[in-house]
This record gives sequence, C-alpha cells and structure tokens, in this order.
Amino acid sequence: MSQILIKGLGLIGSSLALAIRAAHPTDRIVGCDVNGESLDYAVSQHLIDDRADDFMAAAPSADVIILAGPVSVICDDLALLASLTLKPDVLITDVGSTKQTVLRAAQPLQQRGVTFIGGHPMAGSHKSGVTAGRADLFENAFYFLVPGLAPTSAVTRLQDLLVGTHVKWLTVTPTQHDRIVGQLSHLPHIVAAALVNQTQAALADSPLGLRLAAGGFKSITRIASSDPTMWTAILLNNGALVADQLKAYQAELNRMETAITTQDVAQIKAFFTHAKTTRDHLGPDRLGSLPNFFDLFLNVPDQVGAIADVTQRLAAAQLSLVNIHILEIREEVDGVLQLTFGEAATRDQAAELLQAADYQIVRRS
Ligand SMILES: NC(=O)c1ccc[n+]([C@@H]2O[C@H](COP(=O)([O-])OP(=O)(O)OC[C@H]3O[C@@H](n4cnc5c(N)ncnc54)[C@H](O)[C@@H]3O)[C@@H](O)[C@H]2O)c1
Ligand SMILES: O=C(O)C(=O)C[C@]1(C(=O)O)C=C[C@@H](O)C=C1
Repeated sequence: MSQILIKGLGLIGSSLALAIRAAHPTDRIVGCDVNGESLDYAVSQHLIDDRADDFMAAAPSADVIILAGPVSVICDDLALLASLTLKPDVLITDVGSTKQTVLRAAQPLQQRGVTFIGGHPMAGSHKSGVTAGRADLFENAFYFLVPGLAPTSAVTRLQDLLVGTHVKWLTVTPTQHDRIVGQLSHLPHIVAAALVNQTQAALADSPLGLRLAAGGFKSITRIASSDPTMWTAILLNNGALVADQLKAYQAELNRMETAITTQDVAQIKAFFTHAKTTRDHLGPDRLGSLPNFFDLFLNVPDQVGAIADVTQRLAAAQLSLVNIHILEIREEVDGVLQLTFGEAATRDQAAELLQAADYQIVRRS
C-alpha cells in the first residue's frame, strides 16, 4: 500500500484522486488544500481517505506527492519540499499548465537526489473546484511528461499509478511544452476573455446585450469562464512565449482588418478556407480528450423514488444524461443531485422541465 499525498484538491487534483482510487483501491490517498470545505467534501465523497491540514507535516510520510494547486503555488511547494527530509524513494510530480518555471523550481530537490517528474494532463474544463472532479476527465487525452533527470523506472511507476486516467503519454522538454501549450491553450484563453470583455463593453447600451448571443459566441467563449487565479498564475509563468504568440495573433487579425476594409474578396475567402480546411481535418476523433460536460445541480427530497422520478421525466422528454451523481443524501436531509449532460442546450431544457415540475435548481455549471 502506498501513501499518495495530493496538494490542491480542485478539478484536476480530485479527478486524479478518483482515477487513482479506481486503479489502486488499496492505496491511501491523503488530500491537502487551503480550502477546508473542499477537504470536507473530498472526505464525505470518499475521494480521499484522510485530510492533511499541514502539508509540511504530511509530506515526509508520503510515497508519492502530486502538486495540483495553481502553477505559482506548485513552484512554492517545490521550494518547501526541498527543505524537508522525505522518504528515500519518494516520487514527486505536478499537473501545472506550464513547465519551464516548474522544472526550474524543482532543481534544488533534484540536486538532492529526489525524483521529480513534471506532468500536465492536456484535458480539463472551465469548471474548477473539488465538486467538478470526474474519474473520466482525462480519458483519451494527451498527458505531457517532463522527466528531466528522473530515471525510466520512475516514469513507469508514475504511469502505473495514473493508469486509471486512460491518457496517452507524451514526453517533451519544458520549452517544447510551453511553446505548444502557449499556442493551443494559453493564447486561446486570452482570446476568449478579450472577446467577452470587448463585447460586453460594445453592447453595454443594448437592453439585452450579451444575452442575445447564440452558439457561435457561446462556443468560442466557453473557456472565458475559467478560474482567474489559475490563469493569472499560468500567464505569469509563460509570459514571454505567450506575448510573442499574442503578437503573431494580432498580426493575423490586422491582415483580416485590412482585407475587410479594402474589400479584398479573395483574401477574405482564403482566410476562412484555410481555417476551415485545417479545422475540418482535425475532426472530433483527432481531438484529444472527451468533450466538456454541462451540469445541473438540483435539490431532491429524501423520499423513495425521488431520483427515479427525475430520470423518468428526462427519459420521457428524450433528454439524454451522461452521468448522475448523488452529492449528499442522508436520512431526513434532502440531497443534491448532479445531472451531467453532453450539451449545454440539453442541460438547459432539462432545467426548464424539472423547474416546471417544482424541482429546485441549485446551480448550473
Ligand atoms: N483546469 C484545467 O483545465 C487544467 C488542466 C490541466 C492542468 N491544470 C493545472 O492544474 C492545476 C490545478 O488546476 P485546477 O483546474 O484543478 O484548479 P482548481 O481551482 O479547480 O483547483 C486548485 C485547488 O488548489 C487549491 N489551492 C490553491 N492554493 C493553495 C495552496 N496554497 N495550498 C493548497 N491548496 C491550494 C484550491 O483551493 C483548489 O482546491 C493548475 O496548476 C492548472 O494550471 C488545469
Ligand atoms: O477544456 C477546457 O476548458 C480547458 O481549458 C482545458 C485546458 C485547455 O485546453 O486549454 C486548460 C488548461 C490546461 O492546462 C489544459 C487544458
């Protein structure tokens, strides 16, 4: 039995806990987080076996330490770990979205002979926090590994621990990682947030404003709902590369601006044709991970048949569920049911249907 310490039980930390639990039921998972409510939730849902309120006190007895806080916190944690006496064969890894600064922060540990492997699952969501965790979040996604000085046996050990994630492993250098992910993830998050901010300002005097947005705006801006703390840390840790990528992107926008103002039909058509050919070629089956999911949380009374009533109503309306999860159900206490759908529109139809049947919707995400 190994002791796995996860620091940061948000979307990624809790999803890894679920995947580890599924593949290694006898391992002991200990969680650590600044948010006490997240820890309470993680214990109540058996995501973790135990909570550690003091990371420094818990680390020396861990066999594996997974750092899953914001990237800036991961760098601080690596510095803290370098000052401790850890188990001789401890394996430390992280899940942060940048790798150059993380690997630099891991150097003092590595110089002391401690095994560190940088990691980054290329899957996630605009959702954050422990309640968003899912065992299948990483299924079919790429998972970057930056082994640095770590021996092959340590890489195999990590891959075995995380076998329940069902990811596709990819070994890269920190620079390769940050350049690729800057372009595919960091830049798009800036683009989405900028579009939301600029649109909000531009439509400020329109009575319905952003509420008139349809599929196009919603699809391109979903990730603008991501956690600001996490994204501030990412951009501070990959600033130089992303600034260059942002400049190249602005040049592309400028070319389009010129084509529109000069009514350059050939240029405008070529712009869209080139993008369509590239995007169509990618196809859903060539994209890494599962699509995102859309949740509805509703109160259900503590009554026999309450959950069946909900699922029957959805089935009668042909609204297809991806997953169903009871968040809390104790005797004489109403529960919260988490219903997961593949499409936001299906989730919204389900919400209307259940509201009409007097169910109380707690939240949508
Ligand atoms: N969200 C994604 O799509 C995604 C995907 C891959 C990797 N990542 C990376 O994974 C890491 C976690 O992201 P997430 O999406 O799970 O974020 P999250 O906001 O859901 O979770 C972060 C957790 O860390 C905790 N935390 C913050 N500061 C802490 C501290 N000082 N000590 C202990 N706990 C602390 C928070 O309370 C929270 O529970 C980040 O480094 C992020 O860059 C995110
Ligand atoms: O699917 C999403 O919502 C994500 O933002 C996931 C996403 C990304 O694709 O940009 C975000 C950050 C990560 O480091 C990896 C994946």
